[in-house]
Amino acid sequence: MMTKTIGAEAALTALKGWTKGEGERDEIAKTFRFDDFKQAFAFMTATALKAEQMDHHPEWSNVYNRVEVVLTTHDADGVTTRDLELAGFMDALAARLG
Ligand SMILES: C[C@H](O)[C@H](O)[C@H]1CNC2=NC(N)=NC(=O)C2=N1
Repeated sequence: MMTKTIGAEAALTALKGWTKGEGERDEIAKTFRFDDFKQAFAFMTATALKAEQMDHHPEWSNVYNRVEVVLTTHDADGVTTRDLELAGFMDALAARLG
């Protein structure tokens, strides 16, 4: 699918629970909370496989049951449809795991 730069504001209108990232860049962010570390890591494992498939990777950190995620497209210096796709995947996966 052709990647289109849409910007964080537009992406946020199509997503639930995401916010503009706190960094200087055009980015979106979300903190996912799970029951325990195993669920959080299962979420990261499945997302990692999707990221590899898409060749589009999150910037993220994990503390126990929490996964903090920032999405932006480095090659486009901003939020693109690839970030929207990966965010949607993560939301659907978290809902299934939750
Ligand atoms: C060489 C490799 O295809 C590129 O660096 C890919 C890898 N993953 C990526 N992930 C993200 N978030 N943005 C990119 O621009 C990007 N580019």
